[in-house]
Amino acid sequence: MIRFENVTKVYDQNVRPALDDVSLEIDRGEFAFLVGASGSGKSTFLRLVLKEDRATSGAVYVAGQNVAKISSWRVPRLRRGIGVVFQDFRLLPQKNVFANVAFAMQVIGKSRSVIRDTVPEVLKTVGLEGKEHRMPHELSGGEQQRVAIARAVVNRPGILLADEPTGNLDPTTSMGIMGVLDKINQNGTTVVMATHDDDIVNEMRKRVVELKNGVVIRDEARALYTSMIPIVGQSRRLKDASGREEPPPAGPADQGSSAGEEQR
Ligand SMILES: Nc1ncnc2c1ncn2[C@@H]1O[C@H](COP(=O)(O)OP(=O)(O)OP(=O)(O)O)[C@@H](O)[C@H]1O
Repeated sequence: MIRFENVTKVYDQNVRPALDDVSLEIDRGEFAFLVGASGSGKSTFLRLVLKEDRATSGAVYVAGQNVAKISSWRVPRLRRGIGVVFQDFRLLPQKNVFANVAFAMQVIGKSRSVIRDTVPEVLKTVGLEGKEHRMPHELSGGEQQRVAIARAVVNRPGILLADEPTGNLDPTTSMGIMGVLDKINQNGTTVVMATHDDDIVNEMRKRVVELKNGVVIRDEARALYTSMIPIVGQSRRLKDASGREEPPPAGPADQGSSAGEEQR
C-alpha cells in the first residue's frame, strides 16, 4: 500500500537528511506506528506519502503508483485516497459536527442525499451519535478528535495517516481514540500513526517502525515502544507494558525475543 525505496529527503544541504535511504513497505490493511525522537523524520515520512514534499532521491509508491509520476492535476485524487488527522484536530470552528464531516464530502461533489445517509453512519463509527449539532467548542478534546477522524474517513480512504493524534489528550481519552483507529483499521483501512506516546504503543502491540536521524533503526511486529532487542552500540533501557523501566537483558542482539524482530 505504501512503499519507500531508498528514499532520501534533504531540506537543507548543510544539515543531515530528514530521511536517509529509507526502504520500507506497509501492506494493505496494516497498522504501523512511526516512533522516534523529535526531528527524527516521522512527519517528513507522512508528507512524502501525501506528496506534500518530494523525495530528493529514491521512490515513494502509494497504492502501486510512484507519487513522483503523478501530475499535479491528479494529486487531489491521490489525497482523496488518504485520510489525515493531526494533533490539533483542525476542525472548522463555525460549523457543527455534522457540517464538519459533510464538508469533506461536499468538496468532492457528493450528493446531499448520500451525505445525509453517510455522515450519521460515520459519526456512529467514531462514537459521536447524537452529537451532530454540537459546535466544536462544545466538545471535549477527545470528541473533537473523533470528529476529525470521522471527517478523515468519511470518503472511505484506503490509508489513514495520523500525526500525533493523541498528543493533546489525556491517557484515558487517548485510549478511546486508539479504539476508534483500531476499528477503522479492522474495517480495512491501512493506518500509519506517528507518535511519542509510549503507553499507547505498548498497549496496542502493533508494528513499530523507529526512526533516528532519518534512518530506520527498528522495524518490529507486535512491538513495544522501546525495543526488547538491544540495538548494538546504543545504550537503551526497556520499558514494560506498564511503562516501568527494566535493565536490558544480557545477550547478543540477534538471539531474538518473544516480540521477534521482523524486517520487511
Ligand atoms: N520544511 C522544512 N525545511 C527545513 N527542514 C525541515 C523542514 N521540515 C522538517 N525539517 C527538518 O527535517 C528533520 C525531520 O523533521 P520531521 O518534522 O520530519 O521530524 P518529526 O520526527 O516529525 O519530529 P516531531 O516529532 O517533532 O514532529 C528535522 O531536522 C527538521 O528540522
